[in-house]
Amino acid sequence: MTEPIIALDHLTVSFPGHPVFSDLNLTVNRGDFLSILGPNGVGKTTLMRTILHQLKPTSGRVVYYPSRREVTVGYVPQFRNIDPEYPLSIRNFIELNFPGFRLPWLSRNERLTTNAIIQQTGLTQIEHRPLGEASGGEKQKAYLAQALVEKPDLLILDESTASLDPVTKTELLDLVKRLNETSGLTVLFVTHDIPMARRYSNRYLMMSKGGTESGRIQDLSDQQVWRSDHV
Ligand SMILES: Nc1ncnc2c1ncn2[C@@H]1O[C@H](COP(=O)(O)OP(=O)(O)OP(=O)(O)O)[C@@H](O)[C@H]1O
Repeated sequence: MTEPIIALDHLTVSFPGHPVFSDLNLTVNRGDFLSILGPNGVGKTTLMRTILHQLKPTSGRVVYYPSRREVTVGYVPQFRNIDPEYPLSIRNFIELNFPGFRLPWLSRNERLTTNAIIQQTGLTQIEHRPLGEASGGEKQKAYLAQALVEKPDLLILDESTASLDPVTKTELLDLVKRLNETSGLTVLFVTHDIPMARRYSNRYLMMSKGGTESGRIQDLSDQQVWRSDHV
């Protein structure tokens, strides 16, 4: 049975003198793996920020079911440079997301959860390395691990795999897909990688200057992809 987790209801966002998207309507169901596609600057990150309630829409709204407080959202950003001197270890960085985090007083359960996530994300060998010294792909894994600590119902991957090599990208998306299939995690996957979108998601939202289109991923045509880049 399909059960909604969020709905975009006549959603419009404009910056002063600059409309980004308008009258966007979409319902995302629990367990969906939705790819958000479209050329640079079309408004994908703006949409994610609006969904996260970091940006107030110009009109319309984002509705959470049953309510915003009852949906835990994890966010994995695009690769960002981290100060090479950043002192926290990868393990401690992941643990930061426990509510009320206070080293060294994590509970036994919190430690076990961290152990499991470190293993799932393939970080066991380097968990004690300072995050600042980790490679780009290792940092992305650490961000994903940190987002998983809160056991999110909804996970937003905002071009989080863009800077990864094909093997690491596949490892991370395989893990997310496993969580999607086994625990019903809902995923919003912002990407320019059409083959990966086709491989992992069940639905798409294609944003373009000409408007937005959505549907089942198997119905996304090469012409639509081409058109979105050329409108
Ligand atoms: N705070 C802001 N103030 C004004 N304009 C902004 C702001 N944030 C984003 N924009 C503009 O809104 C548009 C959409 O930006 P956004 O980052 O959402 O695009 P995107 O689809 O995620 O792009 P990319 O694929 O390059 O990451 C761009 O033209 C951007 O310059």
